[in-house]
Amino acid sequence: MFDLRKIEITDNEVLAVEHKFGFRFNEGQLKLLRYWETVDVQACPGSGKTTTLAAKLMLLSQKIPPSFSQGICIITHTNIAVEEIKEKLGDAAKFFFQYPNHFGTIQSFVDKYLTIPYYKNKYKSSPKIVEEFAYNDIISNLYELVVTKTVDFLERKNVFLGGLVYNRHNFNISKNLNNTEKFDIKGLKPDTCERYYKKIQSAKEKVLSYGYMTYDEAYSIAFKYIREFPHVLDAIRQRFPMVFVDEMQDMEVHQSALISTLFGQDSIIQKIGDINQSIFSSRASEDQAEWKPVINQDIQLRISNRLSGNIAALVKDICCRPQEMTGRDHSEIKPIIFVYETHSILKVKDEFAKRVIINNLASVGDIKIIGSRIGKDSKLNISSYWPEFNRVYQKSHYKNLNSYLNYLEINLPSIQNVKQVRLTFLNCICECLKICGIKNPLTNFNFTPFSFIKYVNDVGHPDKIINMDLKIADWIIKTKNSVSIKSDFISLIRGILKFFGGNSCTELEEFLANEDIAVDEERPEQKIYTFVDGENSVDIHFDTIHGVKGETHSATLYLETFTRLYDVGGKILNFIIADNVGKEKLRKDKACYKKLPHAYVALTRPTHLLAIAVNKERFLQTHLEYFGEESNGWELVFI
Ligand SMILES: Nc1ncnc2c1ncn2[C@@H]1O[C@H](COP(=O)(O)OP(=O)(O)OP(=O)(O)O)[C@@H](O)[C@H]1O
Repeated sequence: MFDLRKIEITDNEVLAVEHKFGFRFNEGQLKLLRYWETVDVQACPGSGKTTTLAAKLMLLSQKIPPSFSQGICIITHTNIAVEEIKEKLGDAAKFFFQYPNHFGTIQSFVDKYLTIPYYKNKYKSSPKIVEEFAYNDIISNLYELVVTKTVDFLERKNVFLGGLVYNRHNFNISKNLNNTEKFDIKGLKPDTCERYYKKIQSAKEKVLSYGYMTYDEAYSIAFKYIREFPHVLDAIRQRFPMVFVDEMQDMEVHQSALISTLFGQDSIIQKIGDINQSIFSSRASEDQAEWKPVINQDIQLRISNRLSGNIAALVKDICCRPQEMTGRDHSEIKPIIFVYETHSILKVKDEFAKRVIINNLASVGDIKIIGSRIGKDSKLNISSYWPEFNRVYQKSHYKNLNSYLNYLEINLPSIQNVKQVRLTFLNCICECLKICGIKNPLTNFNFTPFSFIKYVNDVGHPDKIINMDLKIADWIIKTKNSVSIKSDFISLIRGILKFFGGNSCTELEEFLANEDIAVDEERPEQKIYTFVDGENSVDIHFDTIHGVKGETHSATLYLETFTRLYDVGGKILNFIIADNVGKEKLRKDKACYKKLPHAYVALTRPTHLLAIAVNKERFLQTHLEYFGEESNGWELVFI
């Protein structure tokens, strides 16, 4: 019988794969390619995690005989990772997308093998797994709930209905998926609390019976399935004797817990990741599982095929858990610290571009300028360095109420979807709030249609949304019949301003009264800055740090931005100049600890040139002394 653990890979087979990839595998990679037992692989940046996994799968697909009836399971955290591996696999990818194999995200695995089958069996229909905002809209608009006044009461007690989830442990309703306790309301007697719990339970049950659940709740259902029918585990383990998990560091608590529950002692499970590059979670940090790999010293990837030796040496400790990392050959180019003054910020990209040209790097690989914060606000963000940066395509923008209404009047006959009309009205409302300087009090950001609905549901009352939806329905009919809705809309705006305790302003009055039809041009995506210097030119991509995770560049400039604090000047430079004891202390500083993974991902992208930009106001004497000292390995450039 074919035994996965006994697969042998010959030198010639390795050679053939090396030929496809165009390079020789290093010792660590070769060991991993030939290892078929359960293992956690902690791998440093650029060590070839994705590449080695793809190579291993390629070899595996050639070894598995047609008679083998079991499947190989490959789980990633994101679809981007699926695509990346698929691309590297080339023709061999087909094999893993075919029955009985599974190749996809953890969410797709859970939905396909647990949540959907359980739901279909119980409710005899297919579920609709939706994101939190959509779920909140659905449950908040349930008419039955509104009349019970429960929502109203809960909101006064700061309990957000859309945030209450079936927990994964016992399917009680909790404030967090990972809790075991039922949610409670501070200051209420247990009996009264139980009464409200029952009402919410019946509402959530109804919503579930209509088919709706959040992505997180799909996991709670999966766990419920396993509790009620433990033999499902046998079936899954039997089907998938070998499992590969990529991006293990990004798995959240419930995802890691499910992976551990699903695959048992007899499964071969190889988890690959880098604990220091865990930047994915957009939620509170406690939801992020800290993957604690069980280190097998023999099977680790410690050589970066990306970073030059001097970059690797300088950045290897700028992380939460220092690890061994050896770079490729030594490069002559020292990493640079660009210290700019507020008035010279726009020159930063050009000075970086000049270095790219001097070092002939444009033809070597991508050139990127990256930072943590995007946005058009006054806080330091990527656009502060290049105002034309526009990460996403921006639709046309109507200059006043009349232009919005005119758009609707002209287009209404051809608009099929009421949602689109609602969105236009919501955009107009958000625009009015922005003009009056009214921001979301919870985040201090301008409202978007989504955050507006969520806030009004959360802090206000769902009745308000229902009333607004009724008005919108009425306006659609009126607009179709050429009856003006302008005054109705203006009174709605005044009501909303009152709700937020805000006042109108001259600019808003002009926006509401102006009769001209005027539309700002749509703004296409603008992510590439072209620097031209005489006969030389270089294209530089601007992006977020999230956006370049997993990428390799020939030159990377990491920009200082502001999110709660200045990342580079506020924390990272202090961390770089600290000795080992100082670094350990700084790792205990929560704010610093949180900034480290972003910095680490940013600093470990380039093969040749690494640069950091910081404002002179935050470049302290201690920084000057450290980075000015040649033997510390950096070049200091004032702009
Ligand atoms: N043995 C090798 N020799 C030369 N180049 C290699 C080797 N292994 C991988 N590479 C190259 O190194 C680069 C980084 O590889 P890969 O993207 O697989 O690393 P990674 O560990 O997934 O990166 P990250 O940590 O950023 O996610 C790629 O350009 C890849 O082609």
